[in-house]
Amino acid sequence: MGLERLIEKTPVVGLGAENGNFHGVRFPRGLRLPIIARTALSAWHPRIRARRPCSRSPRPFACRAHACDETVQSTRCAWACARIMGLPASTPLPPPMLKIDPELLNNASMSPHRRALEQGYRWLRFEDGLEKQFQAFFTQGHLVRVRVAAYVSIVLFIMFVLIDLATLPAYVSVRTVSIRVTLIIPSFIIVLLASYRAAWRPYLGTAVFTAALVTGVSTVAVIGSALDVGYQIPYEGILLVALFVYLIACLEWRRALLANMVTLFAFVVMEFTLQTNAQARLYQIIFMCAANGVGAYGAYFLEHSIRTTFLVDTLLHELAALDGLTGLSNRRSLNIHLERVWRQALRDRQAVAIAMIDIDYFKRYNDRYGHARGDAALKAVADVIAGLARRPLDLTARYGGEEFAVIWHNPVPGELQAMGEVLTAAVAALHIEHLDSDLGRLTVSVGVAIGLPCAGDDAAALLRAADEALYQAKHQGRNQVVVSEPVAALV
Ligand SMILES: Nc1nc2c(ncn2[C@@H]2O[C@H](COP(=O)(O)OP(=O)(O)OP(=O)(O)O)[C@@H](O)[C@H]2O)c(=O)[nH]1
Repeated sequence: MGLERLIEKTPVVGLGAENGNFHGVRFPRGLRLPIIARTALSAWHPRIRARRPCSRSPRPFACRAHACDETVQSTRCAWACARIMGLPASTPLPPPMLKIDPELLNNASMSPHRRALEQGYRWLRFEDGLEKQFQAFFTQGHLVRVRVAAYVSIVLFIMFVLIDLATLPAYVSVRTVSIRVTLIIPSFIIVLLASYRAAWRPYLGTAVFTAALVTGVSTVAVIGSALDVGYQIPYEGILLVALFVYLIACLEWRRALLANMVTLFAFVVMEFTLQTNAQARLYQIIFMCAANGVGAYGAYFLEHSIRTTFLVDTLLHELAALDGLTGLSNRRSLNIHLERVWRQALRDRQAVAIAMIDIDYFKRYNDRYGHARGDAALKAVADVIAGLARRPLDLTARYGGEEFAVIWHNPVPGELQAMGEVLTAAVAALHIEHLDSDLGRLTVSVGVAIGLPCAGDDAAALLRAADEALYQAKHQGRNQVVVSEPVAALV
């Protein structure tokens, strides 16, 4: 079949289709074409060239391709087609090489992590808050590798010093050795110190960057200082330094690129100033540029994968620990956290309190207003409850259905009733209409239990006590707080 016929036979499904097809053109199933060919076909398609508006999306290329099983390619293609056809491309470029399971994205709540995965990070940069988190993840994750790289560098440069002393004439080695000993080796010692001292840790990235810069420029100085006295020493060391900085030093790509570009610039200047052999100069500069190209390419993909791992890791953690509707912790996380807080409180001889919260007459609410509004009400109540956890060891969770729980670590026993009442008042103040409830609006009942953990006790007794208090609050007429008797010795 000729190309024209193939193009004619491929049906148009609308620009920016959201229905699982390739943007612009539905390609025959199983037809595997490189992205460039798909882009070209999409752009050539007569009906696309006629700029027919999409039947589903009011703006061509405006839709997200999250439902598409070719998310990455199709969005990229939409972008490329838009460029070819002079249309605005409203879909940002997604990550260029790693395909993320759409299931994972669809199930995760909308967060900066999910947004970054959907929109991509071609320039290896996230939005501000997320970038900070990533930096912490990157530094922590590479601590051991940075240390190993620093140790290896120190050993290597001591070895180079010995080789210089053994093989170079004294008038050359005095220059090369002094550069290596006074500049390069100390810069790696500083990296080692920064990796070991907690107070210096925030500056570890800067220390590695400085060491990379110092090593690169100093190595150029080593070669130049030898050339200056008419002695040609192997220049391959500078290639090794470039690749080391890109791939082993655990530097972010941008910083590695910057350090190497400065080094490359210094190298080119040195070659034009001191190298008298024009052919050697040409080869050395070409090899240096090639090493930078290879290193920068490898380092880019390495960092891109690390960024993807960071995002996917966080999303998976979120999916396992959080409730999808409300964003509060799920019951599993609550149980794990309760055990932890209980052990901590046992060690510190401090109290733990649990509040169980249940929306009143929620079945009737669902029956009257529908499940969708029920979900929205659950979310609104959850947002109020989320404000109840103020200390690091406090936790708010969706216990199940329309029931929530709060863990308070070391609360003041006399304030529990008031804390519960603040919550009931805040939910009532949401003014969510509930005509089948006594107050005409949505309310909650709260049961609170407090206990001082004793050896042999378990946290389940506290949960049961809070549940009984909640039952009592319901029994007494709802929209109220009942604080139970302390489970063990009261604080
Ligand atoms: N919309 C929505 N409803 C839910 C969800 N989970 C549980 N429910 C509903 O919550 C209701 C709970 O009803 P019940 O346990 O009978 O309690 P209730 O009607 O609140 O009555 P009381 O607790 O005695 O005041 C049920 O109708 C469930 O279908 C959810 O995720 N979304």
